[in-house]
Amino acid sequence: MNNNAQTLVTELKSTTITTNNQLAAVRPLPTPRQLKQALPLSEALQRQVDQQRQQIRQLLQGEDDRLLIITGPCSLHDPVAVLEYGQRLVALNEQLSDRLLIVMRAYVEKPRTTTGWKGLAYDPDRNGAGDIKKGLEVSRSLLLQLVEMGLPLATEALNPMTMSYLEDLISWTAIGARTAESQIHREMISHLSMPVGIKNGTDGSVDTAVNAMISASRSHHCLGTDVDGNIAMLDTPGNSDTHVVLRGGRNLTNYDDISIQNAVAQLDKAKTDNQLHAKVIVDCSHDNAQKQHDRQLDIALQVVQQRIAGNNAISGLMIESFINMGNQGMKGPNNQGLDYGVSITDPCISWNQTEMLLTNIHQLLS
Ligand SMILES: O=C[C@H](O)[C@H](O)COP(=O)(O)O
Ligand SMILES: C=C(OP(=O)(O)O)C(=O)O
Repeated sequence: MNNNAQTLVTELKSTTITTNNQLAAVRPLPTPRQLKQALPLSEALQRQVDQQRQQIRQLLQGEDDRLLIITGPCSLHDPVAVLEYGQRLVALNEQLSDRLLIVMRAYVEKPRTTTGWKGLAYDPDRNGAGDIKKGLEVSRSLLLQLVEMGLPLATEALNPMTMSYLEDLISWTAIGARTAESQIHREMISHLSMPVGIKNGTDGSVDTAVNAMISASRSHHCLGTDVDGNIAMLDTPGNSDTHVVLRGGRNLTNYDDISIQNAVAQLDKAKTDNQLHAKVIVDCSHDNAQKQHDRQLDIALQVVQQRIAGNNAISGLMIESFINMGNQGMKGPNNQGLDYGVSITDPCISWNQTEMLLTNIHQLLS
């Protein structure tokens, strides 16, 4: 053995091998390419998604004066109820699409404050088994069916790897309050092909979102995976089609006119050195609604009044809405014991409330 090899052996022997925190199981997944091939998006539907992304970009650029409405359940759990909601939204959109650009919330990943159900992609049977393979299949299949109905879809990009299985189906992406400060998420936004809304931080900080917009607008060299699941070096193009989503913060709301004007002023300042849209959308739920779903109705109408009064930086609203109002605790697998069309995460307004609210907003904007 030569000296170099001897040194290496000595170093290896002295390395402490950590044996705790070992993985309980490593289960293989199909690659993004394999799942996309099994559940393909046709060329016609790819064109549809491209057009829908472009419509949202034009709205952010001020070339389309409609109001963006992102509405749907807090999380997708029961495909039957989700498809029913989607059908109702398609019908409503036919009446309102001249003034509203309606996008359906289709969230399959949930960020948790501590623990809890992490969404359809992670635990489709809601039994803690964490069958992510099934979760990704069920999620892609469900999103595909919604796209086939003609709906533009919104989701939260939580894990960049999950996104690589689903991104082709999505027209608008959110970066959540818990991850807006993460460099990995900013790198991811910089190579996503759709407009991205970035939430203010959970403490209410708008800076977090503005900094994320600046970072994501630039090109990055970062680690990622290719479509075959290989770890790769990525050189990203940068994404300037981003905007702030105001969602309130711990013990504070930020949908009033002063808060919105302050956020827009921050964006205007950042815009001088960066190519950014000084546009905001208001999340009527989360800390703005303090987990009281009915508050969303009043918040939405107040924000629309601000826009009518001349604040054109307000580009849209996010609403948590499902078939029936409120939310419910988790019960057994396969929806047994669960009330139909009721959220199992944050509380939502009902379909009837949603229909009335969007019809009112449409009238106010006509
Ligand atoms: O949107 C949903 C929730 O607000 C988010 O996932 C955090 O939920 P939690 O605080 O119940 O974990
Ligand atoms: C988790 C969400 O929002 P936030 O990041 O604002 O808490 C959400 O919109 O589902």
